[in-house]
Amino acid sequence: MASFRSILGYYRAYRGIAIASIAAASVCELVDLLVPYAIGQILNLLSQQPLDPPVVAIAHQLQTWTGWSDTFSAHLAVLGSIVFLATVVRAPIQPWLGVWFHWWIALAARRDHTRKAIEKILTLPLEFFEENNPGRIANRVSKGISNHTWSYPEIAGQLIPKLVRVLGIGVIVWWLDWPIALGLLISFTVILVLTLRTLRRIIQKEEILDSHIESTESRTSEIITNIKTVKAFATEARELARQKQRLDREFKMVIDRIHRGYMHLITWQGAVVQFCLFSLLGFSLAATIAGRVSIGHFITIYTLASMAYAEITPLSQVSEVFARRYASILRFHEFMELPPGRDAIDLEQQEIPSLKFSGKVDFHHVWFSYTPGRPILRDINLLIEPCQTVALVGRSGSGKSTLIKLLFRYFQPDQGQILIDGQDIQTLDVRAYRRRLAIVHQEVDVFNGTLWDNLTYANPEVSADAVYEACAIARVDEFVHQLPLGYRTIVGERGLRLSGGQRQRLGIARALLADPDVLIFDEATSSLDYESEREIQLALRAITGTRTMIVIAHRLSTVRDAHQIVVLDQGTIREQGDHDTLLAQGGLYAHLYSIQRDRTPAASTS
Ligand SMILES: Nc1ncnc2c1ncn2[C@@H]1O[C@H](COP(=O)(O)OP(=O)(O)OP(=O)(O)O)[C@@H](O)[C@H]1O
Repeated sequence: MASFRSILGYYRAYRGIAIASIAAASVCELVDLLVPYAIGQILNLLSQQPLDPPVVAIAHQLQTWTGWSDTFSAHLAVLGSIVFLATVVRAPIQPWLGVWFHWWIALAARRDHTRKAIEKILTLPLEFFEENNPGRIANRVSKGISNHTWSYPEIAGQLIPKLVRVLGIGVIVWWLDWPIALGLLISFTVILVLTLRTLRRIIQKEEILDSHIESTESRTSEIITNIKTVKAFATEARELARQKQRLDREFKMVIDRIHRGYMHLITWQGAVVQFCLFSLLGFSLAATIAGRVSIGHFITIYTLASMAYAEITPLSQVSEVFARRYASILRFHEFMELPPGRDAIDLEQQEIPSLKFSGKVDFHHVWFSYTPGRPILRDINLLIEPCQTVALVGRSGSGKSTLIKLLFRYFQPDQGQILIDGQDIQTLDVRAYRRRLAIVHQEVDVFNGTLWDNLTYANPEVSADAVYEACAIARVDEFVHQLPLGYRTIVGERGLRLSGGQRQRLGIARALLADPDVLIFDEATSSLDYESEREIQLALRAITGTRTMIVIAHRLSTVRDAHQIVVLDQGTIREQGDHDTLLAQGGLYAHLYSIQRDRTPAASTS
């Protein structure tokens, strides 16, 4: 469970430097307080009132060292030097002792934790991404890190040093006249607490507003994503009206509850601060007239008190902003504390053992369920001989993709084993093992980059000839000439958008270039037109028998040539054999095949 400790832990690597820089910033704030004190003492000197013993002692020491006989000048020199040091000397040093390190730490921590967040993303189990929207995950990480980055300099450079400054003011005023200091500290604390309580109420309203804004923004992004459907059903006006209603509700809330709340806060806070300052003026004046404090101390007290009250607004603002960011920072830490998937690889591992298989795959009494008690695969026994082509067919939801997920070790069987060349896949180095597999999904992922980069994603070292050969098999070469820069054309998010069929051809070529021992096609040709699909089927015949191939297909006409066709039904293997055997059996396969043959023009003509 993420907590305030997790937030502190974010800066653990920089603990020493953080403590030193916060201490330095606090000392600078205290040094600044010497100015009103020295000015007060100068006033005393000019009005021939007694000076404080420390000032007298330092001036005396100065006179002893220098042999200076003029006491007035010695006192003036000491006080002038204090002012000079506390202003002219401090001003250029302070940013390098404070601001420089505060931002250095914030930015260095951002670099470290962004890397850790990427590590986390790469090691989380696949089901996390199936359950969570990518936009939300990215937003949670980036918002958490940016809020950390902005908050650190504010807390380390403002909140803590300013609190030390106020405490320092309290101590100095206490030394000069404790009853006034007591009044100052009590009034300061009361105003600060009341301000924070008011701010908490406003923040609660802001949180409600944030959730309204989030749903408005999420609807806007849905409109963008589904713009084709919006236009096709001509619902633009309805969408606009709904968004307008939401925006009006947000505006009303901002003005009536939040903005008005801030206005009330500023109003009473200003009035109370000025009243306290005025009362303090009265008390310190009375003490001066009574002879309890000197004129110099009177000036010092009044100036320091004004400085303390002036800190209420920045202190409360920094606290308020941090409180507002707190929830999103905690959400980031909760994300970072998620346990890695069981299949998570060791990202630090440099040496990856090299594996090579003949491609014999054996599912041995495999049981699997996503949720306990609801088995998706039941007692699967399937032996795939090296270089065989096996088709997995069956109704939607029968467990075909799940079987492949288990083969990739994204999940672990509840019971049973999956063996490759007789070795349990769980015992193998996961990265080395996965490198011997390749899959072409129905939806092929395209990274922002050139077509060439995308083709060689799994194997950047591959030779140009191998790329051309794979592209010829997958029919990529047929469309590459139409691209403006051929293989160097930028494709993907910020480049040229490939059609569904082109993406699938790219996916097939990419998988071939990984030179796997087991090649899996998960509905890989479903976006292609019948003619292209047929051509790719023919081209893939060239590699049939060179490696094990597992093909998931709904269009049964595409897997007629497979050595084995495995019919899955509700998580069990219902039938198994080649096309002719299964047709002759007259079971589920024959039933599905006959339905498709009657409905599919290509199949009926083939
Ligand atoms: N991450 C998951 N969590 C829970 N249940 C899941 C998950 N993924 C799949 N399922 C369920 O497991 C069952 C089998 O799904 P699977 O995707 O393996 O079927 P399939 O045969 O590949 O289907 P299709 O042909 O439609 O792709 C389905 O009932 C599905 O709802």
